[in-house]
Amino acid sequence: MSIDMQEHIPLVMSMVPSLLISILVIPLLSLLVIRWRRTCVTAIHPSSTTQKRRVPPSPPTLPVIGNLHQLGTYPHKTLQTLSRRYGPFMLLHMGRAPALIVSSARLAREVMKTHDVAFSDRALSSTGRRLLYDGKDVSLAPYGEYWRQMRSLCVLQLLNNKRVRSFKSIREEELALLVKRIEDASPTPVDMSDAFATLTNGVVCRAALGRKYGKDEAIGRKFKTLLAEFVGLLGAFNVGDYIPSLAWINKLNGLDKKAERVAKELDDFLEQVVEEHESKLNKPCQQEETKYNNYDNNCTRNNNEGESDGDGDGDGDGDGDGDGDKKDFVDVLLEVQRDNLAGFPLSKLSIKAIILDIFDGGTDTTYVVLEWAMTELLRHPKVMENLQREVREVAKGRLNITDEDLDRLHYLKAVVKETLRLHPPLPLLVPRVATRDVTVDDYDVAAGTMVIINAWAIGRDPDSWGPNPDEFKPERFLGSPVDYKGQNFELIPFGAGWRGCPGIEFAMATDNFVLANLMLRFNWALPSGMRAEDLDMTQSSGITVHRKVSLLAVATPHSS
Ligand code: HEM
Repeated sequence: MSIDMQEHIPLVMSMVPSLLISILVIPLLSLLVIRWRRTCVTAIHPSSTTQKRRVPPSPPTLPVIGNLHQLGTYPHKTLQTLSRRYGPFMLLHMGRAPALIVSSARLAREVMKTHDVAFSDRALSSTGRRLLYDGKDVSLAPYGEYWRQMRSLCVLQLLNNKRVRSFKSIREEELALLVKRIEDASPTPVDMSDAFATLTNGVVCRAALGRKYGKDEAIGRKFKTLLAEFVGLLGAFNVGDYIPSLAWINKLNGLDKKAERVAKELDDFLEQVVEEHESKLNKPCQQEETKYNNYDNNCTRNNNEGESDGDGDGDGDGDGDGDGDKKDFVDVLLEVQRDNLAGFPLSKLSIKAIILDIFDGGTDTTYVVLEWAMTELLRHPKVMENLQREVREVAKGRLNITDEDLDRLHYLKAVVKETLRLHPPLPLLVPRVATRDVTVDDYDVAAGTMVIINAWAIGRDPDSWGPNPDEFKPERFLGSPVDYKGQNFELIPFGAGWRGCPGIEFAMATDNFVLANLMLRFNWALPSGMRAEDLDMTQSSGITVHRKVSLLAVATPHSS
């Protein structure tokens, strides 16, 4: 498929508002004669129309819109249903764009391991292009040298284990705020969805920018709103990406204009952040007067030189590994730029794009794991009891679980894996695009085809998980080598291969730590009168699937 076809493939197709689809489909249906496509014999590559190729099975399509009308509010669920009929390797048409839907662990392995390089491109929507500096970030950068350089920068400099450990004191401080909020509310119910979102935003903001922005400062409120708009826009259905002749609708419905405004305002904000970090880097002794005080006086600083860091090693860094490295991501990136450590010239634009990736990739996804884990624990009191027993045994009367304790919490790890299996935060991962023609399992896949891996369906496939795949049962992971790091294709919430998520350690360091400590400190129940079976499990629609209704829970402090 040609490059310009790729331009018309959106970032994700998981956000197709059913209303918009209905509006499109009804007039189209009345105007156009339904044309059924024959499956298995149609050429999908524009350059090979004369040649019959073996293409994966497809449901019938409608003219112009292809299969778009079939996606519904929860595409991961409708695609699962369709794949039961058409198989785990199924070709759909999103308007003009062919999209391969993969719904089994075996075929996910074929795509993400056997043919990893051939499926390493991304689908960059026109909105994503506008918001992420024309794909100059990591997650949407086209496969090639630039992406390789940016990804290794991200992996080696920002998201390595040592750097993740260096944010230990941030995690501890944000947890302390969460615990206080829960204690203050007790015994009235706490909105745990909001509490988890606040915590993960705080951790990411401080790790990336060196501070967080309070509710009472205008710039903080604006940044929060902009981020929400940014994430919403990345997942928004952009009709022009699928049906180029209808691209004018994006002007009419204001999508283009909104993307333009959000991109500009986010850029202004990041420009200011980078400038302030630059002045700190250039004039270290004046940092107090420059970086933080410009914004406000209540900012939470990562650096706490001169104060006890509480980790007992006396180095003032609070990270427990004694290296004194308290740099945030912007600091690190500016140093890499100044000292030319990346091996390629790192532009300011690339720095801003990486920072946006960290927010986009690292906030909603991380909080969603906590939200669904807590939901499942409240629905399964026996599992919660087992987890509390394990955590309290390891704590041996202490009031906190430390990072070092986490290695011994096997049941906790099983609970988190089971949560990721049933509730992968990105059920359809981040779509890939075939870089060249490739044959998979005897089917021909044309270059430019979008590839969507249904991690949600794979996590519930009885062929991998036995007769009751929908049951929340962490015990299935005890003594099992199956992990989520991209080697076991039945469990791929973080994807796998070259484009697999580089933020696993960062995310899991927060999720495991917070969940363990909440289980240690409190006993939990649903608000009075609510039974486990009454808990609303409706999912939100969107790229990242969280609860539609906030999770309310009642906490009682546990006395050890
Ligand atoms: C529970 C939390 C998270 C989940 C479930 C998650 C999931 C994913 C998935 C499914 C992908 C696409 C993988 C593929 O194509 O094979 C991805 C890519 C990515 N994630 Fe995450 N992620 C999480 C946390 C994070 C965090 C904390 C960060 C950064 C701080 C991050 C940064 C990225 C980046 C930069 C990419 C793009 C990689 C590339 O295209 O080369 N993620 N993530």
